[in-house]
Amino acid sequence: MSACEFESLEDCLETHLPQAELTEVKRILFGKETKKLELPACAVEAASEHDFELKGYRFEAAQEQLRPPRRIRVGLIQHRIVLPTDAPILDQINAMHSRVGEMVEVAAMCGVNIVCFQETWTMPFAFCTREKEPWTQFAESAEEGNTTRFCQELAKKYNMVVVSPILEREELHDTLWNTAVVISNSGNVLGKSRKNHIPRIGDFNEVSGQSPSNYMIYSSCVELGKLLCSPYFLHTQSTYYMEGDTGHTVFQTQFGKIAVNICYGRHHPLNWFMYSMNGAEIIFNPSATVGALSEPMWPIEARNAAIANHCFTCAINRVGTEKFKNEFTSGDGKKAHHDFGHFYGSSYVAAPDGSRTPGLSRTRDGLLVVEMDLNLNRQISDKWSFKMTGRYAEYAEELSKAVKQDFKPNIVKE
Ligand SMILES: NC(=O)NCCC(=O)O
Repeated sequence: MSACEFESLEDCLETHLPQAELTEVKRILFGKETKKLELPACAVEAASEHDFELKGYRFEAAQEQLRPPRRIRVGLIQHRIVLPTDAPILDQINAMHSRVGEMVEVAAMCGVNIVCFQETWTMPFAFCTREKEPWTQFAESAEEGNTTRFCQELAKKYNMVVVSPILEREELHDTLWNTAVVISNSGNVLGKSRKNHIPRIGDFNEVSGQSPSNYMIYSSCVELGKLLCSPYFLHTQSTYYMEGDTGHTVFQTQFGKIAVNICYGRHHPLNWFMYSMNGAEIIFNPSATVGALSEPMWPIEARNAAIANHCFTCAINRVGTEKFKNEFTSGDGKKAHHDFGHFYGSSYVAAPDGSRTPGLSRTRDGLLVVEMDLNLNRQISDKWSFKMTGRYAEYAEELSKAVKQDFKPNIVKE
């Protein structure tokens, strides 16, 4: 069986394990069981009619005496590209709008308050090709672009916060960014969060023109002052889009404080940590990643971030295999190829108590609806106290030394 035919780990366990073992395996693998969420029949019917998977779960928190529950619902949407990668660009974007639009309608039927889409959801993940054309034409203004306008309509219509990760074109300087636009349920653009870690791994070579010493350049740039950190300076380093400059912004929405840690940022524990230090209660991780590269890491990283930071995390990955007309190589001595491999979906939500929902399918479009009581964050923080016991001042002091050129590791030798 090929990787793209394997439906999901959970399905495999359900099919093959006897009930008693299954319960234990699930407890150990997934933590405290997340209860199934009853979803309206009209939503179930619509999902089946539109041929996507619909799953619902809920995380519970203890009833408190002084605070009412803060129950909200998030929706995670994963999907494949709709048209071939060489179809006219506007047709591709419109087809994606219409696909995701029908999925958001079902999310609304399920009472979703905050919906998040996958990384650069309006386009194929074309950065692997290293070609600029026609892919940069998918970039749009975060504030004024058609995709943002489309999401604003959805947000107003369904009273839903929409997190829309796109390829952003900042028109003033024609600078490109990989950006999540956060649209309030009022329909206003609340702000944006730009991808702040950019991969240089295998076909995920999103900075192929960039020198490997970018980190050193960036660090010295910080040392030299903000002037040199302007996009004009860094622009010379980057091929597709710039390393984000929006810091670890948290967005206060009507339904809770949210942050967006885009794809490759999930490998960086300090990245999650900083969003959480700014008060994020839910951190979304819109991603695009393939099986051969990252699948064993996928169930661990966002889940660990939820545990370590006393918050909820939502990991979203696209599905399918995207084929490109021109062959490309990965700079690893292997043959040139037309595709990236299989994007394995498997979107899921993790809670601060270490439990997690089962993932969506590895092969199908899907909507995961998850109800959570945000009171759980503080309850788990009071129990485990990672924030209280962390030695942040000490780490900060040591880290500020460790990033310096003249750093000497603290190693005792005989
Ligand atoms: N989109 C993206 O940053 N992918 C990098 C590969 C990974 O982080 O799994």
